[in-house]
Amino acid sequence: MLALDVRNLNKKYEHFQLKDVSFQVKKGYIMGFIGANGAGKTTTIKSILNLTTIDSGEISTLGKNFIEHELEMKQVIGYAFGGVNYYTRSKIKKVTNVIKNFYENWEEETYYNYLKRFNLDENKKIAELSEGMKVKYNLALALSHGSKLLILDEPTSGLDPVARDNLLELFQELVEEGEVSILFSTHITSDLEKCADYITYIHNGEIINSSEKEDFINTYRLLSGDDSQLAKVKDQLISYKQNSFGFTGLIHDQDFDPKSDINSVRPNLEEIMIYFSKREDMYV
Ligand SMILES: Nc1ncnc2c1ncn2[C@@H]1O[C@H](COP(=O)(O)OP(=O)(O)OP(=O)(O)O)[C@@H](O)[C@H]1O
Repeated sequence: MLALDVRNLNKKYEHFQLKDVSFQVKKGYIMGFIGANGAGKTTTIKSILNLTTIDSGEISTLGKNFIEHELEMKQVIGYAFGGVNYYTRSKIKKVTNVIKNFYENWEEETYYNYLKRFNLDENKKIAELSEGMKVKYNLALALSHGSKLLILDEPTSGLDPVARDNLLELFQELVEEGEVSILFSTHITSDLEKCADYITYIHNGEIINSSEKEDFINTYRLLSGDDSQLAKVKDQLISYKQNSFGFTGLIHDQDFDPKSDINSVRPNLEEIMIYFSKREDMYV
């Protein structure tokens, strides 16, 4: 079953548009949603959750059309955009007492376990929390009402490396049983290398690739060589950089001749993003 099915989503702002965005998240897996600043990650996530109107497209969550079953779906979807930034003069305790009333399946014990795990003191006021603590508090709320699908926008930004690593471990624990699925956006690609099963890459409002992580990386090759070798592959490269030693460039695996004498390695996610961004700089 699909936990999330986004089909042909279109949404236009004055200077930006999502163009036919489609991707799927399988039940029980972690999908990393990557893209540079302004690529359209937050707009896609807001569109999925009907927090902004879309021009066209269809969104299904946990097998049901989201808009037709919005209230029911919001009970079983945990979502978080960065940290909590409301009721800032109230204590955590008070804010939770308001929020938990929205959820039929609020799990008090789970919630207290997360407060403990995240080292959050419920007597602290929201305004007294660091940015990372606000993110953790938001996650504690999202995780405490029996969510089957977590949609998290940049959940790791603002967290220190240790807290990030702990959170990634928690994500893996959550999907282990196969009941919970996670979509999380980030531009910290190393987080995804650690824990995502699938990757969806958005660039300028368009999905460039959405596939299982290994397949995603295997779609590309990073080449390096001298100027005469560059001349042979230049037209096939997604983009390239030149320096005094020669060039490095990204190519689709299918466009690369494995018998060629050009040195080739598997790129990492960051390199893939960098060379796609460079493509615009080269051809505008
Ligand atoms: N309400 C809005 N009205 C007009 N344009 C908007 C609006 N919200 C976002 N945009 C534009 O849409 C584009 C995509 O923004 P979005 O926030 O979806 O990107 P993102 O991938 O989440 O970026 P980041 O990693 O920086 O958070 C940007 O150019 C932004 O300026």
